[in-house]
Amino acid sequence: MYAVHCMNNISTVGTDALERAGYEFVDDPDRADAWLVRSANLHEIEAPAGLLAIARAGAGVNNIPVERCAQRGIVVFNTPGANANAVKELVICGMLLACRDVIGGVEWVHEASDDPQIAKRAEKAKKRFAGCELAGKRVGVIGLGAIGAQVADVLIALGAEVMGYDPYLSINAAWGLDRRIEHATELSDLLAACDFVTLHVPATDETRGMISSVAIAHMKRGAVLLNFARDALVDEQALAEALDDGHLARYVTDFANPASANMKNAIVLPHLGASTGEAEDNCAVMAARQLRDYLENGNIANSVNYGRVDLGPLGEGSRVALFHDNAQGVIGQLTQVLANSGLNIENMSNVSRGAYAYTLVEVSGAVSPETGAELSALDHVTRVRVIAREA
Ligand SMILES: NC(=O)c1ccc[n+]([C@@H]2O[C@H](COP(=O)([O-])OP(=O)(O)OC[C@H]3O[C@@H](n4cnc5c(N)ncnc54)[C@H](O)[C@@H]3O)[C@@H](O)[C@H]2O)c1
Ligand SMILES: O=C(O)CC[C@@H](O)C(=O)O
Repeated sequence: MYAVHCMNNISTVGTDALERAGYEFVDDPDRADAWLVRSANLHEIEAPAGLLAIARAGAGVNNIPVERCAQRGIVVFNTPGANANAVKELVICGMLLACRDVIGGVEWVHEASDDPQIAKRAEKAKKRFAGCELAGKRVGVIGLGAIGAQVADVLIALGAEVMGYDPYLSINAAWGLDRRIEHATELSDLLAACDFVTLHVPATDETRGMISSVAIAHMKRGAVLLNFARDALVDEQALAEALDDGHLARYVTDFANPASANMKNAIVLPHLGASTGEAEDNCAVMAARQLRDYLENGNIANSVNYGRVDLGPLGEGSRVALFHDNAQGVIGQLTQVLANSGLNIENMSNVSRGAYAYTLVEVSGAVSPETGAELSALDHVTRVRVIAREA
């Protein structure tokens, strides 16, 4: 059976499911067939030669060297949408904390707690903490994926006007959006029009620093920026200046770092977006299920470096999983080797993503180590797995 190493604490509903299926949890990452991870930074860690998969119990994969993994035939999974509700609730909480100075008010009460005149004093002090309502405000949602779409729905229910920007939205996702979301085709239009702007995009080469000094200059004076996506999306130096000079009223972020923790008018949380029992369970269960389906059947669902393949559960035969360059002639060579070995192809699926391709073949009989070695030696082939039912 397979060995798994946890790089972070993973909810036991996920790890128990793997244990019940006979998986062994190992302390040594080098002995593992698969890693389960949350936010641990894997960029500086060399994956062992035998590592087959990394499952991220969460959405963002900027802590994982996804491309390097693809070069070695290591499948990287995430769990899309599994923690979206938890993040949505905290984003709305963050917006409400930015509307009135709730935190200042709570601190004031705490400091005055021994004063018998506190009730009278509170009535005088409260004007310092007064603010505005979300209803009637225009809120810009950047990224309308699992989290952004849910945030937009709640904001509409609260009476806000929502403007959305997401040039990469799939047609299916667009069909699911509330028709009342105003469509911004340019980021600068959204920034200029909104009282609140909330970020829900992944940290990629394209999005890093998207809230630059130029972007901030487009924003309304007194606007609020919320960042529950990743700190790398924001030029924090430019943001600190905008908060200092009052161009922006508040920054609410889930990413505590030396810059954000010392910003004036910032509400900074310790990466709590996905920290609910429900979200942790959802992510762990989904990660464990995807890992099992890949390790035991060769199927791939929700990978960020390989396309979707689903041949269903492994039957009586065996499967050959081939990781290869997205190059001409590989499938021809593969079928030739299988035919020469007397193996009949029962089912097959091939999918490519960019430069990388994955082919899963179900064959009638057992695949010998010699056939496996012959496949591994083919041009453009990175990795070969033979999957068979355990005796
Ligand atoms: N604070 C937390 O604990 C927490 C939890 C979950 C996710 N996140 C972060 O939030 C991000 C979004 O999560 P999600 O579950 O909604 O992911 P998702 O993949 O469902 O949605 C991301 C959306 O961003 C869009 N997008 C990509 N590039 C864009 C660009 N340049 N401009 C505008 N839109 C763009 C995509 O088209 C997609 O619709 C994650 O990548 C992660 O970094 C944080
Ligand atoms: O695992 C966590 O606590 C955070 C996860 C979150 O940042 C994500 O991208 O899903």
